[in-house]
Amino acid sequence: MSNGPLSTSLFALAKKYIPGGVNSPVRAFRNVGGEPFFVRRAKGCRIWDVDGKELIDYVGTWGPAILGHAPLPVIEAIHNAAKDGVSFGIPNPYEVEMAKLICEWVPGVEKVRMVNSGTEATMSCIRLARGFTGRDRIVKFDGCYHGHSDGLLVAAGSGALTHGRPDSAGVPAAYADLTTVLPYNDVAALEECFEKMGHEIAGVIVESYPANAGLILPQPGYLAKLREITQKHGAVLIFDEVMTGFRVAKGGVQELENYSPDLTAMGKVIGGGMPVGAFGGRKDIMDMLAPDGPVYQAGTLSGNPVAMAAGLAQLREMEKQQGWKRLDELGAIMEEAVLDTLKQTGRNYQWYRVGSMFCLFFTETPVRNLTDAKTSDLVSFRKFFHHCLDKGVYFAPSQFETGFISTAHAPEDLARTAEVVREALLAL
Ligand SMILES: Cc1ncc(COP(=O)(O)O)c(C=O)c1O
Ligand SMILES: N[C@H](C=O)CCC(=O)O
Repeated sequence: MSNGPLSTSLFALAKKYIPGGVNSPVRAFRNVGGEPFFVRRAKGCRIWDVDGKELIDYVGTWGPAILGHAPLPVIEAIHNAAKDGVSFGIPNPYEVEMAKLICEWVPGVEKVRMVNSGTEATMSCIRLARGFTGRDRIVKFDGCYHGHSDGLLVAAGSGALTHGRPDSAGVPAAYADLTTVLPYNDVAALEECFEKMGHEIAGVIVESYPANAGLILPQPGYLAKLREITQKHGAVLIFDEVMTGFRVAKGGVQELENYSPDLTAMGKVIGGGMPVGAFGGRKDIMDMLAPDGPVYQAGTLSGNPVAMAAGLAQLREMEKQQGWKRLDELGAIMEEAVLDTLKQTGRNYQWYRVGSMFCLFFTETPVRNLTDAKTSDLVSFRKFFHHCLDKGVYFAPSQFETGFISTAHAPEDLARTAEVVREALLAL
């Protein structure tokens, strides 16, 4: 799509003052070509760009907008909280309510601390795992993205993968060397790694359902194996539920799959669109944190009252609406339409979905890990993306991201989307 004049001039100005013109690389459209559009307004499942173009949105601010954009209960909660002050730097009642809710909803969390982003949440889990075990080595999986802290920007997914920089410059080799990368869904590789260096491993961090290289689901028994092997070797198992937490189920993947990790990183949905993150887990590990224990972690704006009020309103509204059931129904409607379209268009592309999260890989190879995901035909994806955008449907501007449905997507929106997807596939 060629953008309207306002987006075009804003991007020209942005590039002058902001590196690459964006505040997060995934927004730059580099992988699909063209330029990002600028958003004026978003409501429900729709966004409007500054030139007045209307789009059905499946990015949902990269996950947080589970009720759609600007849901009334969240907006009212933000107004009400802000009237009493936007930050105190002293404990406030909202953060206690949020902590209690998280501990009640997420099976593996007995105590929790709030932070301001998913990056801070995973970074703090790693420090805590190291402090608790007295070991240094971390294991992560190829294509999993855990934010942009140094030791986790190794073989990373999301924008790092999209832009061909899975290992970032600026990370000291001595530090990156403490991160061991394994292929996801490969039990033999996991066993070999623990056999060789189990005594050195502080923790294993995994996106509970990897969703930053497209959406990849665990093979039966894989999460059980992770739980068993970490327990056996005294390593801390960290589920990164920044994306899946409170989205695939009230209690995240750990509720769906019935495996509790030792620590959980959270974010996105719990902030109702405000900047937020959280990490929590076993009481004995969490009690290692300052001021009770020796592992330091802090934040000027952590537990911010406006962010807490927004997140609480969003979570309560989801519970009131039985939102997770609705999202699964909407996801099933979309799935049926896409599978039907693939059949009609003779494409054997790989479709994966869990509840409201989905990905269509432009490959005929089943996707179980990053190597499989990389067999995707990126040229066709790029054409598909732009066709959909032209016709008013916005998917993430990269094959290596996941789509999100919100409770504000009506069946008619999904039907219109299916029509556009069919046209786009036929036009390839
Ligand atoms: C699974 C996962 N972990 C961590 C992060 C980092 O979160 P944030 O962008 O809020 O720092 C993200 C998203 O960016 C994510 O998808
Ligand atoms: N895939 C990322 C998070 O889930 C995209 C968000 C970002 O990095 O801006």
